[in-house]
Amino acid sequence: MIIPIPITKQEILKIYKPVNPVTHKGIQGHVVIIAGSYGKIGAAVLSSKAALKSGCGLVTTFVPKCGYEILQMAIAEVMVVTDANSNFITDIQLPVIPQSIGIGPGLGQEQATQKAVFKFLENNILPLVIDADALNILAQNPSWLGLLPPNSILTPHPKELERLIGKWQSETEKFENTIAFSEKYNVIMVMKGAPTHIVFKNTIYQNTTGNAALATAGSGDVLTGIITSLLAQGYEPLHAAQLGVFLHGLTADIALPETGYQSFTASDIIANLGKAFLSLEK
Ligand SMILES: NC(=O)C1=CN([C@@H]2O[C@H](COP(=O)(O)OP(=O)(O)OC[C@H]3O[C@@H](n4cnc5c(N)ncnc54)[C@H](OP(=O)(O)O)[C@@H]3O)[C@@H](O)[C@H]2O)[C@@H](O)CC1
Ligand SMILES: Nc1ncnc2c1ncn2[C@@H]1O[C@H](COP(=O)(O)OP(=O)(O)O)[C@@H](O)[C@H]1O
Ligand SMILES: [Mg+2]
Repeated sequence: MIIPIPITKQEILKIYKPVNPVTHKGIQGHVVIIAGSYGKIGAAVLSSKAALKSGCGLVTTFVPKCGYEILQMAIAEVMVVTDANSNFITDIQLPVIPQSIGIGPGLGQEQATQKAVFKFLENNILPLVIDADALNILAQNPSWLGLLPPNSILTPHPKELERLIGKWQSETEKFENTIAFSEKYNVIMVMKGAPTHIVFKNTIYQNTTGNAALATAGSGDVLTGIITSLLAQGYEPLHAAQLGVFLHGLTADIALPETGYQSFTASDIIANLGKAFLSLEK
């Protein structure tokens, strides 16, 4: 069994880049979030807001038509582009060229959405974060994994991981199979859990922040937004994944004395991102 390397504050401070005083929104990075379906537009809202609150300059969110007003009303700062279809995504046409794309939260797995994901992957060369239903769609169509740009970041929870790599008999086997998967497809695996591990080539990193307050709807959707935002700001993919999971967990550690485990929600992750970033400035 390979011993994981802890993702500590000391390591994170080596990665963290303070914001340049003369930057502007045009160079802070443009994120595209492709997410949502009828009843799960909240996932697109959470990812998009988390991206904005993690330092990128612009966010454009691509949703089915039913998400248009919800997003425009929920987040004034986000630009919204819609699919031709009402309740789920069928054809991903982006009017902008962003620095990174997060795809999957709340997407659903309709046949037309699967085809749209295939067409998107066939043409895409931009850095990607792949989560939730985009992972489930890849698990159903493993030959499409070859279309991912090198060092794409995949963020499965344990069930999504199992759909991708198959069942495991032991923790050792889980890590061995995840390393083999990461090497085969040249991707970074963020194995979400308690704690979260990151697998990059044959190295395993273990996050040191976070607590059970994160066991709440939408907390993974928020992580997708955070990591996609860091990627857009020029962090290399492994660093975006490491800093992303560290900050995400830190918000729960910061909020816990006020919210307790029970009343912490995914929105509290977003609300505490500022304090998490500030703790890196000290
Ligand atoms: N507001 C919105 O719009 C929201 C929208 N959302 C969107 O919904 C879609 C479906 O996503 P999903 O993750 O809920 O469903 P799914 O992939 O079947 O996994 C569930 C099963 O996985 C397991 N499992 C999960 N975590 C585990 C762990 N830590 N440790 C161990 N097991 C774990 C567990 O399996 P069990 O243990 O029950 O066998 C559980 O039953 C997706 O698009 C997502 O983005 C959500 O984000 C919510 C907010
Ligand atoms: N007990 C726990 N301790 C630490 N982190 C947790 C715990 N439970 C869940 N998390 C974190 O919360 C997030 C859950 O992601 P996910 O299952 O995709 O949620 P959702 O799909 O509802 O957004 C992951 O980042 C995971 O590591
Ligand atoms: Mg999820």
